[in-house]
Amino acid sequence: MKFSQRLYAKVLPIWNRNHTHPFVLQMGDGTLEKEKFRFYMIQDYIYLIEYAKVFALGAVKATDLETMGKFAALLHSTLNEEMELHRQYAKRFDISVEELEIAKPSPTTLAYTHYMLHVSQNGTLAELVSALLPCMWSYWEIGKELNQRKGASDNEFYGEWISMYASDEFGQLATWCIDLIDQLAEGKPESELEKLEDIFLNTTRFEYMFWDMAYQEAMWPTDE
Ligand SMILES: Cc1ncc(C[n+]2csc(CCO)c2C)c(N)n1
Repeated sequence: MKFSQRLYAKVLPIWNRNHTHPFVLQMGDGTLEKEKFRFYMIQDYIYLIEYAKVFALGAVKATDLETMGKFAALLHSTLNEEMELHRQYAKRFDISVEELEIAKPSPTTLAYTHYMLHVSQNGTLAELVSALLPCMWSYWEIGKELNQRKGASDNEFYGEWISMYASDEFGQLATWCIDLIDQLAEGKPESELEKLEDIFLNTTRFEYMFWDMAYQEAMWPTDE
């Protein structure tokens, strides 16, 4: 069994919960309140800035030029394609550039990004890839699932989001990451594989928490 199949089996119950989370379901049928999506977009913009740094660290830790180039390309596409979609969405949802720039991370955004950066800075390349993979893989799964629902990808608000993550282009990125973890896991002792599995499980949990945080619009418990 490929290591990625073992990871998939480990987190499948959480991924099933992602697919039935009200935030995801309501994006699919177009009933999601705009205010909730607005909250998500702002937090996700902060998330992407930190996530892009994980790709930069991937380029630092890569041991061959091809992998290094791929991480550099991913860094570029996050800053210029994925964040561009967010900037376009922000305009449509009346979020000013200033609002995006001064936004502060929620507890979940802060915990998730700090955990990913901690693993990426202190761990091996395999650990870094285990931390970033749920982000790519779970979004691809959600994109494909929502794209099958009638009319979902034509929705005037959430359609572009769905089309982007369901696209073949995005699928190729996710597949590249899945193949990379399989390569990096090859020949590793069971103790190291368990560590990779734990990291993958933790960022999978954070992905679920991110949907929940957005649905609840959960910020810090006090205003100070
Ligand atoms: C919380 C959260 N998790 C995953 C993604 C998806 N995503 C973030 S960076 C990246 C790689 C390619 O740019 C992908 C797929 C997101 N936007 N927000």
